[in-house]
Formats: sequence, structure tokens, C-alpha cells
Amino acid sequence: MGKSTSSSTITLPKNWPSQLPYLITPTHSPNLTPSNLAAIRIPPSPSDPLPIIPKSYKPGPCQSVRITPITDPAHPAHNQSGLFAATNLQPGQLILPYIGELHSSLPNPSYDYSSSDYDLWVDREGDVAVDASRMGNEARFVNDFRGVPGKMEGGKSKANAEFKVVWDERRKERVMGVFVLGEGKSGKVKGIRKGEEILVSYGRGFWGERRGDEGC
Ligand SMILES: C[S@@+](CC[C@H](N)C(=O)[O-])C[C@H]1O[C@@H](n2cnc3c(N)ncnc32)[C@H](O)[C@@H]1O
Repeated sequence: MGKSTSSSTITLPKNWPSQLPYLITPTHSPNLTPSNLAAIRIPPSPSDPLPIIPKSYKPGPCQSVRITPITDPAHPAHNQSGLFAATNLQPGQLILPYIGELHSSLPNPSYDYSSSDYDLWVDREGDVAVDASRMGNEARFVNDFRGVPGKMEGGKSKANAEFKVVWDERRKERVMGVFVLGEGKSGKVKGIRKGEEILVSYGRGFWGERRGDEGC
């Protein structure tokens, strides 16, 4: 299946929802201001270092991941989808950028971003977030580790990945990326093996807000 973009035709990732636009670059919400954009265009510096997406990074579907329907009834996102490793992934490596609509907290008459479950801060001080509810790339399918059956003690899973801000050398902009967790102090995280689900922590606040309490 192909999708026309302004510059080329790309093949959509397998299991990409047909009703959702697939993005290879972020779009801008009407509520994004020049000062929001200026904030994410401040390059990294020795006092503010960032990982880098190099100019050579190929846009479009990521060969390291697969969007996969969740068929296990014991999985809390049963009947939804998740993102799985299609190759072995090394500790600390960038898996893919999180692409969506860049927006601010100013009102947008056509959409209420505050109700989205696909929204991440890129720069809180600069009031810039990225929302992949209405359009995006494979990264929007990353689930939270909580309650996911796994091989850890008690049949549980742990987070094996994280969201981090990264400097995109192609766009000269700060964007959000999904990274394999580093080795950590325990040295226990050994990357993500082919076939494993990529799981992050959305943070306690995410689940607290959804239960209507202060956190867990
Ligand atoms: C960013 S989306 C993740 C992709 C989503 N599973 C899908 O197919 O579109 C976030 C949503 O996934 C579901 N989800 C992710 N992790 C979960 C978990 N550990 N427990 C329950 N629901 C989860 C929730 O419905 C949440 O609002």
C-alpha cells in the first residue's frame, strides 16, 4: 500500500490504521507560535547536551519495529496494538523519533489536546508538545509496561525503553525519541530482543489522571 507525500510515495508500515495519516515529518498545529518554534530550535550545547538524530537518518517506516495487534487477553491493551522489536536493539540506542502534531497549550478550536493519550512534552518551558492521536508514526503504538505479562518475577514486564528529547540534525529541531533503556546502575538491562514488546513508563501521573486521583 502506498501513500503520497509532497515529495515521494512511501510504503506504509504493516498494520498502520488506514484511517490515520502516516507522518514522516511533524505537522504544526495552528496554535503553535513563532516563540514555541524558537524554543525547540535552540541547538544543544555543552551545558545542555542532547542525543542526535544524524542527517543520514532515513525518514519513513522504521525497519527495527513492528506494529502488532495485541491478541493476549491477559495484556491490558488487549484488542489494541503495541510496538515490537523486529531486530535486536542495543542498550541506549535510538529506536525511532516520535512524530505527530507539534502544538502549544493555547486553545485550538478544532481539537482538545488535553484529552489525548498520545501527547508528550517536547519542551515544557517553551510550551511545545507533540501529539500523535490524529496522525503520527509507529512510535504512537508504544505501550506502558504496567500490567503487561512478561518473564520477570511474578510474570510481569518492566520498562525496556524510554522517551527522551533528541536533537534532529535534519530539521535542526528538538523532537521526542523512543530509546532503548541504557544499562543503568544495575547493568541488568540488556537491550531489547527481536520479538519483544517495546515498553516505556508513561509515568504515574498518566494513570493517576485517568483514575481521577493524585497518582499511585
Ligand atoms: C499511546 S497509546 C499506546 C498504543 C495503543 N495501545 C494503541 O493501539 O493505539 C496509549 C493507550 O494505550 C493503552 N495502554 C498502553 N499501555 C497500557 C497499559 N499498560 N495498561 C492499559 N492500557 C494501556 C491505553 O488505552 C492508553 O490510553
